[in-house]
Amino acid sequence: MKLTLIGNGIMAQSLAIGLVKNHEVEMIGRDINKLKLIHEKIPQLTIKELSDKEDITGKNVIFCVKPYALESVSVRLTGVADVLISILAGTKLDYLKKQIKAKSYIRTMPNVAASVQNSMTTVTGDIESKAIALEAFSSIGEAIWVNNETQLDIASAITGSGPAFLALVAEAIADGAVKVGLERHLAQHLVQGLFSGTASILKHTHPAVIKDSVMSPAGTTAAGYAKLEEGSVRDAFIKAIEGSFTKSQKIAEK
Ligand SMILES: NC(=O)C1=CN([C@@H]2O[C@H](COP(=O)(O)OP(=O)(O)OC[C@H]3O[C@@H](n4cnc5c(N)ncnc54)[C@H](OP(=O)(O)O)[C@@H]3O)[C@@H](O)[C@H]2O)C=CC1
Ligand SMILES: O=C(O)[C@@H]1CCC=N1
Repeated sequence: MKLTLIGNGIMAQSLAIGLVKNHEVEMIGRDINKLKLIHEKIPQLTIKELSDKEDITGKNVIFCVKPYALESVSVRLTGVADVLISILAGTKLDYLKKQIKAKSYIRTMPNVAASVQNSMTTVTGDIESKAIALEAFSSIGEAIWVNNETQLDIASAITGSGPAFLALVAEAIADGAVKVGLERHLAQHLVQGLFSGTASILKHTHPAVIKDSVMSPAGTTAAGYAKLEEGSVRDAFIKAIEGSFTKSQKIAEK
């Protein structure tokens, strides 16, 4: 399958690294010098400078610019794409349909782990392009079809924004270890192992069961856990997901 990425930022590059393994991939961006540098890193890519009348007729486009740049890029596109796949947070299918002409439309939410082919991606939109979209995004990790755009916006809070939320946890745990005397490099290494080990268990065990299996009566975990509850960490994470989802809905309101 031939795919055209429009945009050449963090996500476009992350997607490209995985997609080139199984697809013919073209990347279109406004800055040819940036594209040349990307081409040095990913030589299988075809690169193209965005023209003022960029013809997308017959292409499978993956649209990878920031939501605020949608209009300034879409005015430069002509023709009718076969499928328009957007990775833009919040931006609704109805709005995309007004901005870019295509035979069918898909919204997806990959995450930054696409760069290591381990993205958890959600997908929704026109059913006729479901197979193409799932096939493309399966090559950069796991791709899951969700029923509607509300579900996609909630999923975006978990998997799109989630790496930043978990990175905060990782950094804070290391900071705590440094505070009580561990060297930074060792704290960092331990946190890496903690995340990968816990992720392996989480695949087949409910979080509450993991917590109960670790927490001994009057033990060290219970003492640390109580501090998390004092700091309203659970409440903060619930609000983080809600805040992120609400922001997606606000992006949609333009
Ligand atoms: N970062 C993440 O973890 C995730 C991001 N997303 C979504 O992915 C999209 C891209 O995000 P990300 O890759 O992080 O952003 P970046 O800022 O890294 O990339 C944005 C790209 O858009 C291009 N661009 C911006 N304005 C224009 C313009 N007026 N004309 C032409 N090109 C333009 C930029 O070009 P140039 O390089 O020349 O500036 C750049 O290539 C966003 O919509 C975001 O919601 C989705 C999932 C996860
Ligand atoms: O912060 C953002 O808007 C994008 C969407 C998900 C991750 N980054």
